[in-house]
Amino acid sequence: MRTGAAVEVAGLVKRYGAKTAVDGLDLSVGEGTVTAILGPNGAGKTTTVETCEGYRRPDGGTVRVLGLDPVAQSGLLRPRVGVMLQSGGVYSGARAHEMLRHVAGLHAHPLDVNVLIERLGLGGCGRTVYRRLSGGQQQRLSLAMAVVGRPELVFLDEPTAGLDPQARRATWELVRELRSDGVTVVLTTHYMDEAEELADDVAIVDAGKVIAQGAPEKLCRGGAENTLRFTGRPGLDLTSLLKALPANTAAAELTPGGYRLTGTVDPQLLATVTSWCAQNGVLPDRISVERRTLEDVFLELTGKELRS
Ligand SMILES: Nc1ncnc2c1ncn2[C@@H]1O[C@H](COP(=O)(O)OP(=O)(O)OP(=O)(O)O)[C@@H](O)[C@H]1O
Repeated sequence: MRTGAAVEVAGLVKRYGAKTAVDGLDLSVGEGTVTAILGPNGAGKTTTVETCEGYRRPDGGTVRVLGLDPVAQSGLLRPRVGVMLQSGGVYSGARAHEMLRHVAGLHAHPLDVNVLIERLGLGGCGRTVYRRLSGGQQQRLSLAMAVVGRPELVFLDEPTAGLDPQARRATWELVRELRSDGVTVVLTTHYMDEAEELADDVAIVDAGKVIAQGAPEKLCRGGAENTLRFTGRPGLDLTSLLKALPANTAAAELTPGGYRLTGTVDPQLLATVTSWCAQNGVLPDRISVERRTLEDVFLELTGKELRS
């Protein structure tokens, strides 16, 4: 992995009339990494990405993409950056393969178009005009157009939204290949498993700001607690168990004989619980440690209520 920043966003502000969509957002994307931008509906993800792509002019702050200003230096940037928009961004009367070949022809060293068509399962829709393609085919064609020019950096806005599982896997595979070829990938997604699978770095955006950024494992490890569950005979004396455990541990009997401990679940805590069980003649049928998932972290940080 290389080290510099492919994208540097500092204090970005973007308003639509009275609505502040992006509100002082800071984001740094390392070269050659895959960064996933997560956030509730309306958090400002698309606006941020579109500003990085040069489609929107910031109202405040600075944006640098491959060291360039995406609005003032768009001519220099366009050939080096691939873009997959949420809305497709493709002329609706164009035939699928013609369009892809046309885009390939604009670049000095494009990927092999036929291979890409095969990879993304677009073989059967070559003569179909864009507006008559299925939603999933449109998505895959937009992805193909974003990558065919061998860009240094690709922005993918919800690349797998609405795709079937096969197309989703094919898209993930392509993203992994881009990464191993040293391409920087910035994607937005609502799928936590996608971020966990693909991303070196995750940025969680809420109300126009990045509220957490880091490797998925790091985000899941840090902060709040993990859970240990065990089953034993009903009615165990949890007050006695808690006396043996660190002060930040909580215990509950959720169902008769089904216990849940939350707190700093580490090897020491597990050892203390099993030793307490031994001292009290309890043989747990089952004992398990549950780590927080990215979805848990996301919901903890952004809350559970629906966004308008
Ligand atoms: N062209 C526009 N004109 C007016 N308001 C807009 C426009 N585009 C976006 N907004 C508003 O700006 C806010 C941020 O929108 P944005 O599309 O950037 O969010 P998002 O995080 O990508 O959301 P989603 O997950 O739903 O795609 C929202 O409140 C949205 O309604």
